[in-house]
Amino acid sequence: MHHKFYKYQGTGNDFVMIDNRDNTFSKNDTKLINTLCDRKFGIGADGLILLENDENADFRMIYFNADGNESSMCGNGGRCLVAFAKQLGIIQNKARFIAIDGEHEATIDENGIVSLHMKDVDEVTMKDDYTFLDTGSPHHVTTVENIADIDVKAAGAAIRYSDLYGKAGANINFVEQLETDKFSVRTYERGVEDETLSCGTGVTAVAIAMKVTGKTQSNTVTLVTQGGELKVSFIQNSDTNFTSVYLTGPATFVFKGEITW
Ligand SMILES: N[C@@H](CCC[C@H](N)C(=O)O)C(=O)O
Repeated sequence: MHHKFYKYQGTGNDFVMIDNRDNTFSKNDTKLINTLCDRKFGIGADGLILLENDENADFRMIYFNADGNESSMCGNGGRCLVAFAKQLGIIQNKARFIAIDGEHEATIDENGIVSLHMKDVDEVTMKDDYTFLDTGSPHHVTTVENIADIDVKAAGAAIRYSDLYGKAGANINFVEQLETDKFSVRTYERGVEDETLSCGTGVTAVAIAMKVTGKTQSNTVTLVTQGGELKVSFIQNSDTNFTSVYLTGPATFVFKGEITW
């Protein structure tokens, strides 16, 4: 089999994109997806995303982590998929698509900045040493000092595999406040089982967690990741109810090629 692929990155969170509107990609082949994402034996990426047809929307997003397994929502991947849909000529400057967590709307400007409407949040668990919430994917948020010195892979894995999250696990975010409405974030992603340079659902969770815990008073928060800056804005309706949640930042085409398997 042959297939064209496109490589995209959103603040350093990188993805193999495949136009699967003809349904010819072997999406149940976990080993194939894992190998395509492998940085030594394949193209190299944090995840692989299929763009498929949907009867009631511009397209459908199917997301796989680098381990080859289909997973929950990917915010940076969703932003990159909007840029990919524009490159394919499916959309112009706005999109409506279906992902595993439901319908999403997005806009893309002439500089490739994508603003993605994320799912509403109505449950936030606050503990003494962490906050947990689901922004399309499950996120553990913990504040730290000297974030640059954290061994994110080791510390993240210890929490991800702890009894707290059981077999399903969670993504683990470490946060340090930089200004009243600006935070530095480093994320351990399940399914990649390592630190990624940025995580869209992760920074969304961090922004909301920082608002809920009173670290910021702002409804627009800047998140500095290892791969660049993202903005999250929202409307807070009650202590733990957030709507109109938007994740905004760059989504960039890197290269394209062809795979044979
Ligand atoms: N990088 C993503 C999150 C991808 C999903 C995550 N690894 C999981 O399985 O929960 C993002 O940008 O949101």
